[in-house]
Amino acid sequence: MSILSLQSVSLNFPGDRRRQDARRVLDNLTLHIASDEFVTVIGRSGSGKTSLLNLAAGFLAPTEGRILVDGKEIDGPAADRAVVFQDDALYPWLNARDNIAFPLRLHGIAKEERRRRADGLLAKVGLEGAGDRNIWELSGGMRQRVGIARALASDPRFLLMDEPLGALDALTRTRMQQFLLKVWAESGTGALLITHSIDEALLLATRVITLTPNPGRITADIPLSFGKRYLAGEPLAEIKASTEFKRLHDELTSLIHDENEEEAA
Ligand SMILES: Nc1ncnc2c1ncn2[C@@H]1O[C@H](COP(=O)(O)OP(=O)(O)OP(=O)(O)O)[C@@H](O)[C@H]1O
Repeated sequence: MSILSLQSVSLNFPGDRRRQDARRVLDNLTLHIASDEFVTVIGRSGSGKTSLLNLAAGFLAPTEGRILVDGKEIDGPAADRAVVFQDDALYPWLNARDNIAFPLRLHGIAKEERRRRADGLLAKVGLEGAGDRNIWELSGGMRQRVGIARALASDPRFLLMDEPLGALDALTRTRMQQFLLKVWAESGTGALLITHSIDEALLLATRVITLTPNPGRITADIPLSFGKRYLAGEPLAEIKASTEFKRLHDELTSLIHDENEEEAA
């Protein structure tokens, strides 16, 4: 079991150079994510969700506070934290298999072994047989699967995902949610997922976190079990119609759409 920890983390972005002020985007965030958790983050646009993910990935350094993996402070991006973006960011000049094998190449793994592992990952994401296909021949959902397989190739402890399903149509998105849950359950990799969809945040997570802006602060941290029920085969419609789901949906809606805040923003 691994733990990704943000301890009293704040982030400022430089403001107007003439006024020499700085803008506080995240304020005093403390968050611990274990590698058996699926944590979703929701919040209004500008509440700092992507900044939070960029900090966890090591793309940004905190202004204050510390970020640790298993007690060791991170000093930038590393293979233990893989990132998946909304834009799949695949290499169009490589086929599906070679996209997945790319990080393995960086790790100095021999060609045959790379191919074997990439084919295993293709099977894991339900794309066996698609290894030779060009990226532009794949649908949006398939491309995101290749992106997730590529992220899993370096055997990360945490999968950090910024709206990975945001560009997909509703039906594909629902299928991909189920797929993501399965991959997470089978891989033993901790997940941190940013989403604008309250339904998605509730369905996938073992914990949902809400961020409110100006500056971004954690306002709720709620344990959930809808994903487990979904994985166990309970129909989606039944889960969404349950009193508990509706109650939490309303609670999260009011948390992230605070009228007073809307005026202040
Ligand atoms: N590089 C940067 N320099 C200055 N300000 C930035 C920078 N990146 C983000 N910001 C500001 O920080 C705040 C938080 O941005 P962030 O992208 O983290 O929010 P978000 O919740 O992910 O938003 P969205 O839901 O729209 O993607 C915003 O006000 C944004 O304008």
